Parts: sequence; C-alpha cells; structure tokens
Amino acid sequence: MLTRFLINKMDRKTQQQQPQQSHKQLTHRYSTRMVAQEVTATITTTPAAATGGSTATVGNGSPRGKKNVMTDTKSTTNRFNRRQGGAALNRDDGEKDLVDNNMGMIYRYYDNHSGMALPSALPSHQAIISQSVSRVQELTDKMTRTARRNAIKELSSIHLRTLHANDKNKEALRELQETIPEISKIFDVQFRIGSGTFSTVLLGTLQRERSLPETQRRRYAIKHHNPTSHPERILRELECMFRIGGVNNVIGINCCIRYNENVAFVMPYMTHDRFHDIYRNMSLQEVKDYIRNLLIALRHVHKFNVIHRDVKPSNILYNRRTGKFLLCDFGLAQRIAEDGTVIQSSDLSSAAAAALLRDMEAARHLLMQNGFSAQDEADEYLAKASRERALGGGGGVDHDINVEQRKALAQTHLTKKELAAQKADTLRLVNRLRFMNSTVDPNNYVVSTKTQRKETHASRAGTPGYRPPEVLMRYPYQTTGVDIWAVGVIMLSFLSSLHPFFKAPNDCAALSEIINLFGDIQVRKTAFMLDRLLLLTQKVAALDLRRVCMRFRLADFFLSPDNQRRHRRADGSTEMCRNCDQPTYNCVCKNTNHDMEQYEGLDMFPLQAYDLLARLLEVDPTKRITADEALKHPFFSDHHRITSGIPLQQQQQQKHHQSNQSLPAIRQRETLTMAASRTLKPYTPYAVTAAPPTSDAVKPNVVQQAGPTTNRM
Ligand SMILES: Nc1ncnc2c1ncn2[C@@H]1O[C@H](COP(=O)(O)OP(=O)(O)OP(=O)(O)O)[C@@H](O)[C@H]1O
Repeated sequence: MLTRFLINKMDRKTQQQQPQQSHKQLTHRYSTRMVAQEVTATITTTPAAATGGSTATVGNGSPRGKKNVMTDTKSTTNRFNRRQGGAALNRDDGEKDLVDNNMGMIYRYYDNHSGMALPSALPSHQAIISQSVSRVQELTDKMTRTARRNAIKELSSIHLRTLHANDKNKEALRELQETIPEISKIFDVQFRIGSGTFSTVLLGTLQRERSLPETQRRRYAIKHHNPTSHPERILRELECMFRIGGVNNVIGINCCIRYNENVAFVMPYMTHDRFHDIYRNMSLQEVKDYIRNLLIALRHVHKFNVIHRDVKPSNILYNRRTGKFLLCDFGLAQRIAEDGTVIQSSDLSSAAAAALLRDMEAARHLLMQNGFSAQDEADEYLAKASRERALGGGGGVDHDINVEQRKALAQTHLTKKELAAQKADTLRLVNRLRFMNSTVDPNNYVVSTKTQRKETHASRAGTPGYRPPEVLMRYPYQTTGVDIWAVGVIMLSFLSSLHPFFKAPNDCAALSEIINLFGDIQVRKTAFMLDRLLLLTQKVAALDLRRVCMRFRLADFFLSPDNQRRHRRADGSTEMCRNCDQPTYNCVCKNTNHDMEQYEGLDMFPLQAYDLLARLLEVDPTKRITADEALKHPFFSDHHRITSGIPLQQQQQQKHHQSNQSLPAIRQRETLTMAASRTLKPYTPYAVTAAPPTSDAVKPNVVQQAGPTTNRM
C-alpha cells in the first residue's frame, strides 16, 4: 500500500513538474552534446526556409526547460530579428512563441559551437516545432519510466531493510521473553537497542510504572547474553559491574536474571550518540571532556587491578547533549595478580564466585533505584544548559580558529585534476600507514628470546585496531596499560578525524601499522625490553603524530591548490619525501630536513593534546602513562583554552610559560640515550602499585536479584 501510494505520488509530482524537470534531468542524462546532436539532426533532415549563414557567438549551451525557453522568447526573438537584419516575422502570437522557442534552441546550439556556420537552409518552423515537441515528449516519457523504475527499486529495498530490522527486533524480543519468562512479568520490553558478538541489548520499562506518562517511566537496558556465551565470561562481567560499576562513569547493574542457560543483566539505559556521527565535529572542549571521562572510568577500574580489555567507542555510551558518559561491556575484563600475571578466568566453584553470589543475594532486599527516564534526561540537560549560561559559557563549544580562512579554502573551486591529485595524495599516506611487507608470515612474526623455558599464555582478548604492541607481540605480562593504549587510539581518531585509524586484518598487519607510525626503532626497542624478537625486513622512519593528525583533519588546507602551485617545480612536478610519500612541503616525518609549510595557528588542538596523545600511545608499556597520571596532564587544565583573536602560537607560548610555573610536573619522557641505556638492563615486570580492592573502596550499585533463579548460578 505504502509503495503504491508513494509511486502514485511520485507520478503526480513528475507530471506536475514535467516541463522543468524533463529539461533539468536532460542535463544529467543526456549531455549538451547529445541534445545538440538531436537538434542538428532535425535541422539537417528538414528542408527549410532559409536564413543567411551567420557565425555564432559563445553561449552557455545547456538545454533549458520549455517554460524557461518560453519566457525567454522576447530576447530570443529580438536576437533572431537582429540576425535577420531586423525583419519582423509575420505570424500569430502562439506560433511566434513556438518558433522563437525553437530558433532559440538552434541559436543556443550554434552559440555553443562558436565558429560554426549556420547551414544555408533551415527547416520549416512547423516541422521543427512538431519534431522537437514529439522528441521532448518522448524523452519525458522515458525519464518518467526510469524514475518510476528507480523509485520501485529503492522502495522495495527500504521495505526489505525495514522488514529485516523488524524481524530481528521481533526475534530478539520473542527470544528474550521465551527463554527468560520472568522478564515479561517485570518489564515491558520495547525494542532492540543493539547487539554485539555475545549479546543482544533491549530497552525495557517497568510494568508497575505503566500508569506514568511514557517520558517519566524509568528505562532499562536488558542485556540478554547469547546462550553460547561461556558462563565464566558472564560471571566475570557480572562481578565487574556489581563490584566496580555504578560510580565514576562505569556502568552498574540493577539486577541479574537467570533461567537455565539464559542470563539477562538489567542496567540503567542511557541514550547515546553514535561515535561515527560525532567524532569529526566535536569541539576541543567536548574532546577534552570525553577523554577525561574515559580516564576517570579507567582510573576507577584500574584501582581494582582489572583490565577492561575492550575499550572502544561502541563500548562507551556518551550523550553529547547531556554530557553523560558511561563505560560498559566488561565481557573481556581480566584481573591481574599481584605478580603482574593475568588471572585467566574466574572459577565458577571458587570461593570468590560464591562470595559474589552471596553478596548479590544480600542486596536483593534493595529496590532498583537507577534507570533514567526521558524526563530525567531532559531535566538534566536543561539544568546543565542553565548552569553553563550562568557561568557565561556558550555550551563548551570552542570555535576553530581561522575558520573563515578554512571555509574560504574549502570553497575554492577545484578542477577534476586537482581533486584527483588530492585524493591520490591522501591515499599515499593511508597506504604508507597500512603498508605491510608481503613476505612476512602473519603467523610467525615474533618469537620469544627466552627459548629455555616454556612461555605462559599471552592474552589476545580485545578488538582489532585497539590492541597495543605488547598484546600484538604476545607478551604474557600485560597490564592496565592495554586500556590506556585504546584511549590513545580513540584520541587519535578525534585528532585526525580518521576512524578507525588502525584497521588491520590480523595482528601482524596491526603491528605493521604501529611500526609505520612510530618507526621500527621504537618497536624493536620495546620488543627487546619485552624479551621478544621481531622479524623485521626493513627500516621504517617514525612519523610526527601532530602533523599526521593535522594532515588528515585539515586536508583542505594541506592540499590547497594554492600550496600545490607555490611548491611546483619548473617542470610541473612536485618534490616528494621518500619516506612518508608526501610532498616535501607537507612532510609528516618526525625527523625531517625539508622546508615545510607552516600551518601554525590553524589547529584547534593545543600542543598539550598531542603530548598527551604521545604518552597514551607510548609503544613501551612500562613507560606508558597511567589513567591517574593522564588526568593530571596539562591538557585537562583550562590553561590552554583558546581565545579567539590572539594567534595560537602566542597563546601557547604564554600558557607553556604558565604551565611551567604552576602545573604539577608529570613524569619525564625518556630521552633516546636514557632509553638506550635501559635496554641493556634486564626487563623488570610491571610493578603492581594499586592495592587489591578493599571493602570501603567497593561501592556496589543498588542491586536486586530477581527470583530464586540466580541461586542456581
Ligand atoms: N546501558 C545501555 N544503555 C543504552 N545502550 C546500551 C547499554 N548497554 C549497551 N548498549 C548498546 O548495546 C550495544 C551492545 O552492548 P555490549 O557492548 O554490552 O554488547 P556485546 O555483545 O558485549 O558487544 P561487543 O561484541 O561489541 O563487545 C552497545 O554498543 C550499545 O549501543
């Protein structure tokens, strides 16, 4: 029905707009040349009343709509008359219009092909009219048919997609209600929010709140674990959420319901923005808030000696409007023992598991308090906005400096050739980052140097693109630094506007990407420290993180035709850097002697942002900054806030001066010589500084165990 209605509507619209649309679409479908050819054919095949041969001038050449041509009649007639030596044509008005119309087309064609002489004999006006009218009619019909066909195709694919989504939705709802019947007694399950590899998440509201208006009902995310999910994985996630979650931006749990092999977690629901939609247009203040909130969550998680292991944008719920932030999905979380080794998995029959179940059971008498309602969110948003207004803030949006300059650049009209050159330029840099030597064996690229004793298993848990070098080098003693690297990768996406930044198909290629960015020396050194031997076949020089980020984010500036023209050699070629494959004036190498374009003052991110980024993405895990240290980084102080109207360099110098005076010193980065001397020392495993969780550190969320079923866990 919907399809039929839309098609009919489209047909009507097409008919209404026919005169204009047909010509407009003509421009797309048939080039000027084709239309002109048709007109020529009409001219040459029809014997005609003559006009003297004349030479045409240059016109715009695009075929115009019938209506427009009609309104154009007067000027065309005048022009025609002028060409006829001022002789007035003797005909009635209607005919006059049509004739002028067609003569206009003919002159426009000859205008397009300046230098061509009009044929000595032109066809009769009547013949031209009838032929071109029928031709236009024919083309209009053709286009209507094509538009109709395309509309049907598009509608049916939309219909299929909707059906598929509806099917998936219904299936998820049905599955949850069938496999865990208790759910239907407590919740009205609304729809599916999302699904991951191990679960499906649905939105539910409490049945006992049915009497409330929809916006005031508290909303819950019900995470239904796939029955194939390992029970230990579920227990681990439950434990993390129960013991760690509920505070400091870490998601908590309201209740857990189990029925046979099916388990569902009930958590507070939070509306959030898709990372994909926001990462390119977040302001400096928003990026800062995002990273700060993430580090607060991780500092809290790391206090418990737990590695989250799956820090990535889809596991971060961030609401841009309200500024709310939650780290979720502890499915891959691991605890590290005092000696730095990873505790592989919880034993379901262990005392710890029993204690967890006892604790959860004890929390049953508590009522579910959490679960945000739509009303709560709106109130919070309004309160936040008024707080900001009271403080004189504009909602935390920092404006990009030199915006006007950038806009002007973006609006510069680029030729096809220039656009192709820009694309090729960017592709070269992307290829440089993704390059992997084809002779490397992806299953055998790293070996342990300690051949005498058997290696402990090294965990690889995590998402490709977010795994740090130590994981990719199969180092068994992994630390909370694994999560910090992932924060660095997320920050890299913000600063470069490139997401996903690393997208290798396997671990070996992922390590290549890291080598391509940080250079082989850095990675070799880290490998040596971790008792790994890397099989590298070639040297790769490191790139400059800031310039790489700027090159991607401010591409319109780096690739402006003006720049390209200025640096072009006499023979038309451009000098290229042999290491980074970029023009030398845009070289992104860390150590470079090229004479480069200065893009200072364009970047909205201060130098501190790149400094923090480098510390988060420290290749050596033993030197990587911790969440706690990162939160003290000057990037998070407001001292570097950009004031519009003052050159950035000047601001940064002032702030650097201020920060040297007043900000707490952060851990010194090692110089090359210091690092070289360290490599000669045997590697000392990561010192575990954080104490195991104490009872007062644990602030469990308010928990209710639903029904006796949980006892069977
Ligand atoms: N509390 C919540 N509020 C709103 N949406 C949520 C909530 N929890 C999860 N989601 C949505 O459900 C999606 C899947 O959740 P989650 O990551 O926990 O599942 P998963 O099966 O472990 O996924 P993955 O395989 O990606 O690790 C999330 O990306 C998010 O969009």
